[in-house]
Amino acid sequence: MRIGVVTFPGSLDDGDAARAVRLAGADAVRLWHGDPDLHNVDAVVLPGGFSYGDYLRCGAIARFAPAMESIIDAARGGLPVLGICNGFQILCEAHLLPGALTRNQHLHFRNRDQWLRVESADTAWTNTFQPGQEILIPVKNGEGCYVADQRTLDALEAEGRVVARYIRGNPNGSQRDIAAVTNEAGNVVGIMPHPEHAVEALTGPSLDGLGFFTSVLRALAGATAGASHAGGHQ
Ligand SMILES: NC(=O)CC[C@H](N)C(=O)O
Repeated sequence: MRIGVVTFPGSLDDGDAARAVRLAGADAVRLWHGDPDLHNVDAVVLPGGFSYGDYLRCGAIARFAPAMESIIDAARGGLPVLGICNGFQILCEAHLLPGALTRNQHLHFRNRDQWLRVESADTAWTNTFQPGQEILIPVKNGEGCYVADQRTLDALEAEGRVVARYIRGNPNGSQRDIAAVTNEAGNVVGIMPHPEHAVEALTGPSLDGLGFFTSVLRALAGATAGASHAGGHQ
C-alpha cells in the first residue's frame, strides 16, 4: 500500500509521519504541496507543523495548496485522509471536517503526553482499536481548542463521529473534550495529538500511535478484497 505524506512549507512532522507509515508496513510516498498529482497513493496523511507559517489562521492558506485541491476531491470520493494537528486544522479549513481549531483557552502552547479515550473504532484510521480503549500519545499545539456550534456537536455525538476524547485533563479547552472527529463516511479523520510520535519505544511514551497507521492498511485491504469480490460477480 502507498500512503502519501504531504509536505507544506513549514511542515514539521512529515518525516515522523512517513516513518510511522513505514513502521506500520506501508510505502511512504512524499507529496509536495505545490504538486496536484497524488501519485496513485491509497491514502494521505496531512502532518503537523506550521504550514505557511500559520499566517492568517492555522491551515487557512494550506487549504488552497494545489495538492489539497486534489486531496479534497479524492477525500469526497472516499480516499482515507488523516490530518494530524496542523493537518486537522487544514481539514477543518477545507470543510472536510466540521468545526474549527482555535487558540488554546489558556493561551499557552501545550506540549505533553496526553491520555485519550478512543470513542469510535468505526473509521478508516481507528478500526484496530477497541471503543473505550485508553491510549497515551503526545500533544503539542497552540491552537488546538476544538469548537463548533451546539447543533454540530450534538450531531457529531449522535452520529458517533467523535473519534477520541481527552481524559485525565483537557490540554486546550476543547469543547466536550474532543480530540478527534471524523466525517460522515469515516474516511477522513482529524486528530489534535500526534500518533506518529508514539510508534517506537525509543522515542514515544507508548506504541499506541501505530494503531492509526495499521488501521488504514486494514481498511484498504478490506476495500481491495471487497472490490475484487464485486469484480468476480461481473
Ligand atoms: N504541532 C502542530 O502541528 C502545531 C499546529 C499549529 N501550528 C498550532 O500551533 O496549533
